[in-house]
Amino acid sequence: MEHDYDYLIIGGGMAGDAAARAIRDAEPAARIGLVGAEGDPPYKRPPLSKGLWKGDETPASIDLDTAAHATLHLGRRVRRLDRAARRAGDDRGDGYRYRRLLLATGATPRRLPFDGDGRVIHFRTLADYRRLRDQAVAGTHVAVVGGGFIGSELAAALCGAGCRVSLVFPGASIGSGRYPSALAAFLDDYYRARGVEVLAGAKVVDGRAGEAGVELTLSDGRRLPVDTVVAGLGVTPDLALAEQAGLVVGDGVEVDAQLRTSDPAIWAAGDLAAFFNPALGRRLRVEHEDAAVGMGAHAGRCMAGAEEAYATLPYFYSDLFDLGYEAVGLLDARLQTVEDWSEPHRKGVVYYLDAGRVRGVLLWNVWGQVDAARALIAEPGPFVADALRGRIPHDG
Ligand SMILES: NC(=O)c1ccc[n+]([C@@H]2O[C@H](COP(=O)([O-])OP(=O)(O)OC[C@H]3O[C@@H](n4cnc5c(N)ncnc54)[C@H](O)[C@@H]3O)[C@@H](O)[C@H]2O)c1
Repeated sequence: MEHDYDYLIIGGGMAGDAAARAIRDAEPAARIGLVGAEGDPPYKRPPLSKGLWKGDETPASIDLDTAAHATLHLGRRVRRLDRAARRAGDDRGDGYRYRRLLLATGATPRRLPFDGDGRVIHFRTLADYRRLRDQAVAGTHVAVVGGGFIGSELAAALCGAGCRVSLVFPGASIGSGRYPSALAAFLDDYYRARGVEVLAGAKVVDGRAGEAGVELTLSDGRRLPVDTVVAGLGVTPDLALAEQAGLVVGDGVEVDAQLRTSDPAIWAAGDLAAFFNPALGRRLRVEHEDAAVGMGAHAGRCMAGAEEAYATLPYFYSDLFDLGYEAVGLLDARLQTVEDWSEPHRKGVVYYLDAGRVRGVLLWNVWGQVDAARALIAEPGPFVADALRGRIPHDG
């Protein structure tokens, strides 16, 4: 079947949804189509590793109701893009003509080199959440592989669901690489005190399914028999379509300030788009909800004729048991860090500096200071490390 749209959105994540809304606002009569690979309509992704486990959200409450703004074509992957004909073709033989196109295909989880007879869940989607929820009943022993965002959030969530949790990752500590080392070490202790077996410094290299579950082999030779395995090993941007279509691609699909790709009829937003951030002075690809929603909406407005420049700094947040934080800019522990604790590792601010400029701010159980952090990163400096302490108050 052939479809004809003014605006075609490829990708059914939060960026795609936000773009559909923005286009609908700007052009109420527009014909908008959205093709998504998942069977579920677009939904809020953060609750998959947070609110759905605490009962703050349900699968129904995270639905974004995108169908109110666009015609949805779900469970389909666009495989071919013919830029000259302005036509996309999906894996079920349908074709979509467009006037303007948004690429919002996101990213794909990295995979372990085995699948334990289909028992390993590489966690990314609502379908993955449903599978894990079915398997991770109270008392189940779950191996959580990866100590980044998904690993740290899911380990806490699964503990809350009454599971026995072993958290395995190659780094020195949970979130090392992002947090200063003392904070990362504090987190290891925090997780251990709540019953999580923290297995730092080890990769998972093999896994064999048995009758009862999966036996993992770690890089240090240890064996870990568990009932279920869930992995968060990072993601790689989904660039195949952009590459096939001959768009300019580096670390991601390269876009200009209006989020337009090297083809003037095609925009890109979300995990796969590499944009230049003026405050940080570099091209970035950001894999967080705030960027997906903000860039999706921005691209939608620009597709409908706006000429605004996208200059938003990365923002993200996380919940780890009863700890929580917000962060702005670059959280890279290789930068110089300045720690300012009012209560060590419970409440404080960490500043990340590079050549006298603030590049990132971690607001650890400090709320209401995101705008102050953004303003600080926009200041040219130079900053002296000690002068930063107290710069952002700990109580809003
Ligand atoms: N709060 C948030 O903003 C949030 C929450 C969840 C997910 N996300 C996003 O989802 C994406 C995926 O998250 P993620 O946690 O998978 O990525 P991540 O990059 O945060 O963490 C990847 C982890 O996997 C580990 N790892 C890699 N290979 C391994 C192996 N063989 N064995 C054991 N560990 C291994 C790494 O050392 C690291 O600890 C990211 O883009 C992230 O930004 C964000």
